[in-house]
Amino acid sequence: MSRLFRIAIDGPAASGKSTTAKLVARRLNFGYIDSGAMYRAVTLKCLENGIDPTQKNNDAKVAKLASEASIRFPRLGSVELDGRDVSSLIRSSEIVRAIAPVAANPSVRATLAQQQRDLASGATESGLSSESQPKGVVMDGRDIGTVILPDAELKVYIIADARIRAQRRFDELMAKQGTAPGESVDDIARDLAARDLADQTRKISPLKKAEDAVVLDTSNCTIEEQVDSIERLVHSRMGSK
Ligand SMILES: Nc1ncnc2c1ncn2[C@@H]1O[C@H](COP(=O)(O)OP(=O)(O)O)[C@@H](O)[C@H]1O
Ligand SMILES: Nc1ccn([C@H]2C[C@H](O)[C@@H](COP(=O)(O)OP(=O)(O)O)O2)c(=O)n1
Repeated sequence: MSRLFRIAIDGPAASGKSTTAKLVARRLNFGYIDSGAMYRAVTLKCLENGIDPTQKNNDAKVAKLASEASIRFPRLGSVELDGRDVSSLIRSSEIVRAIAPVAANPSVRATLAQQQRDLASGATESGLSSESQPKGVVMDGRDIGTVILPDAELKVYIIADARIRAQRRFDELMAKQGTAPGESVDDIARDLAARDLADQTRKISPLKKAEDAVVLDTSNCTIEEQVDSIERLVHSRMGSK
């Protein structure tokens, strides 16, 4: 089997990674692996089993649940935990509040890193969301270009102004719920800032730009423009291989 073309997309919360990654995958018929969804799914599994990851003495229990979790991406943008579709459940604010210690747990990271590399190499074919055998994969997260796929064919680091990111998340919640969310744009901005800080300062696999990543600032871009930029980069790198 020839090696897949791997696109690593990293960046802070709500910068546009998953929206862009999903659309790039659809256009190029690549698989899409949402690594953040894997951390969210493990957090959900903990909460559903009565284990609060924010309690320090629960680290070993969190690691055990992560090792027992079966996480799959059966279709583009959908996530299954232990055979059940959890695509919506993992987006709640309860998950966001409990996720930092899950993401900072070295055993959890080791478990998910192995699964992410297997998915990106095509070793776990059922996990890829592209319909026919894909030529490549897009994976987004925080440490994809730096730790998970350090030799990815293309690395993109997506950023956007903090206020714009908070407004976009607010609009997204409003569209989903059909009414203004319980949180204001300011509340969301605070949550994003706290999560970025936790992601950038944790000891293991912190969020940072890989030296060879292309920076894409989406503050003043349309979604279409973001996707076009990445598609152009893929074509130029595929052509020059
Ligand atoms: N260029 C853009 N213009 C407007 N909204 C955008 C743009 N890029 C992304 N969004 C919206 O911003 C929100 C956050 O994007 P998302 O892809 O979920 O970010 P991330 O995966 O980085 O957390 C989503 O509602 C998405 O539709
Ligand atoms: N590769 C990754 C992906 C996500 N994480 C952690 C850190 C993030 O705050 C959470 C949630 O990630 P996700 O990409 O779903 O979050 P946002 O869509 O940006 O709100 O998971 C991580 O530590 N490493």
